[in-house]
Amino acid sequence: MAVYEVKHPLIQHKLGLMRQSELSTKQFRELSSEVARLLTYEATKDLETETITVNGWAGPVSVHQIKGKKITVVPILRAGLGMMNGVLDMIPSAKVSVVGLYRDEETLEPVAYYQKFTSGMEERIALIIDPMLATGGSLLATIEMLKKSGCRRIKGLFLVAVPEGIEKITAAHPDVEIYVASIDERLNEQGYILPGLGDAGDKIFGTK
Ligand SMILES: O=P(O)(O)OC[C@H]1O[C@H](OP(=O)(O)OP(=O)(O)O)[C@H](O)[C@@H]1O
Ligand SMILES: O=c1cc[nH]c(=O)[nH]1
Ligand SMILES: [Mg+2]
Repeated sequence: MAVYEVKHPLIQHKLGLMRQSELSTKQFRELSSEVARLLTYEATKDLETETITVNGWAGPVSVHQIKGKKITVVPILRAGLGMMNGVLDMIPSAKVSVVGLYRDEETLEPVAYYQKFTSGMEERIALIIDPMLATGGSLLATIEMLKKSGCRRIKGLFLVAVPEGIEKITAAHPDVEIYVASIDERLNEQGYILPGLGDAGDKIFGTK
């Protein structure tokens, strides 16, 4: 499985700002979107293009356009919505397929409560978005839902991950690509990433 920790200075700077405890909901939301935009740029670098001819100002001109498979963005509710505007800024025509999952606070197991996929999943590249990849349970459940729907090409975009979550996905789904702004150190006893960002859903939605 390909795991890309995207160490671009803009990403590192923005993620550094996100780690500050005093951020407002507005600031955290804006930074989530901005980092998501940059991760999307990186995660789409291998999309195939084809050459077409258009009418330019001085006559016909050859240009590139993205070929074939279309993209569906897959936010994992709730916190994944915090990255969606950034991704859609870059891929405005992408269809959105939503997965609703929350992590049981005691068992840390994902609990599924919603699924609504767009049509033609077999033909699409799925870009899963979620700020946190912790135990990996939520991502694993999402990948299984996507594969069941026929989706064959899956990438995941995360702000922060930990090695044990990444390893869980690597072992089960070596074909899935992961793009992450930072691979952090470890999980604490409650399953939160250290140093991490805290509870990303609460920060994006302003809940406690
Ligand atoms: O890798 P895991 O151990 O599964 O943890 C990661 C999940 O936990 C968070 O969601 P949460 O359950 O807090 O739901 P929320 O987005 O509704 O707040 C996060 O946004 C991921 O979806
Ligand atoms: O650190 C973590 C882990 C899971 N979910 C979060 O919101 N934060
Ligand atoms: Mg949460």
